[in-house]
Amino acid sequence: MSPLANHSFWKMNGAGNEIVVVDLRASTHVVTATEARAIAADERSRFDQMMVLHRPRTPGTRCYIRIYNTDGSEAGACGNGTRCVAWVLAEEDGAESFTVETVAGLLACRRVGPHAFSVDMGEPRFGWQDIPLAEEFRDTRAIELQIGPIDAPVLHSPSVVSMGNPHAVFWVDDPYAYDLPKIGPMLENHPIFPERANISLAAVKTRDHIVLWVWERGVGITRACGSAACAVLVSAARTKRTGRAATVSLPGGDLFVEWREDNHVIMTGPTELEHQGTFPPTLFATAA
Ligand SMILES: N[C@@H](CCC[C@H](N)C(=O)O)C(=O)O
Repeated sequence: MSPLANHSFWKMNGAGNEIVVVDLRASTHVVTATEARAIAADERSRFDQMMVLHRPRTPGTRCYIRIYNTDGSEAGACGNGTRCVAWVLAEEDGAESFTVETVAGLLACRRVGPHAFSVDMGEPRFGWQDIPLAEEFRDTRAIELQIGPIDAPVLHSPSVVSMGNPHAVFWVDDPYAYDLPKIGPMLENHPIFPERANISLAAVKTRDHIVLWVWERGVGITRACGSAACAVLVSAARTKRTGRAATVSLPGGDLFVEWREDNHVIMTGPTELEHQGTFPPTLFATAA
């Protein structure tokens, strides 16, 4: 029987991004891809990302977090999920600021309201091997990639950046004018992205306001993606489309992102607890 049977979880959302938080700090169990898919398939615990807390690896941090996508793959970053974890930790002992760790590094979290948190998402990386891309591009402000007819591409010239996970940003006038559910999987799995990529369609409305629609790697369309909001702001500022801070509006709500002069990207937004529950043992009858 899986150690997850009858284990408790929090079903939350961060600006509409569906998040499940599971605390395994008292266990050595590492969730398998099969278990993650079984949890995601259940209506009460469905998630875009599941954030699994493990005991800390680095002194001074509250926990080590593994991040799972709906398809059971693991991700290096999840901004909305990290805010949800921050809420759980803050409720635990009333701490207003603390640090957590993911495979991408240490993330400082700070409570800025009863249900709002800021997360230091770290430094963006632009090297083609860091994103990663399959081949060298010297200038990742716009790489050569297009879909559609060669003389009339539907989408072309994305900015690419790693925020601990790979992002491609296509600049458009209206994100919702595109069939992202159809285009997203093609771009996510394009051979230029050896580890696949999160795909953003972004419209710069003013120097401090961006409208964003995201196809997430390993998930599909989501109502918000925090690391994508960071990737888009950094890419917009780098190409002089905006300044270094902006509100990013997604279908599920607004996130505020600032690319500080010390190169760290700070993302601020809401968290919401939907319900708490326990995993029915039947979920794991076939999952190993
Ligand atoms: N929703 C997340 C990003 C989730 C990870 C992504 N699907 C990946 O595989 O990289 C966020 O809020 O950042």
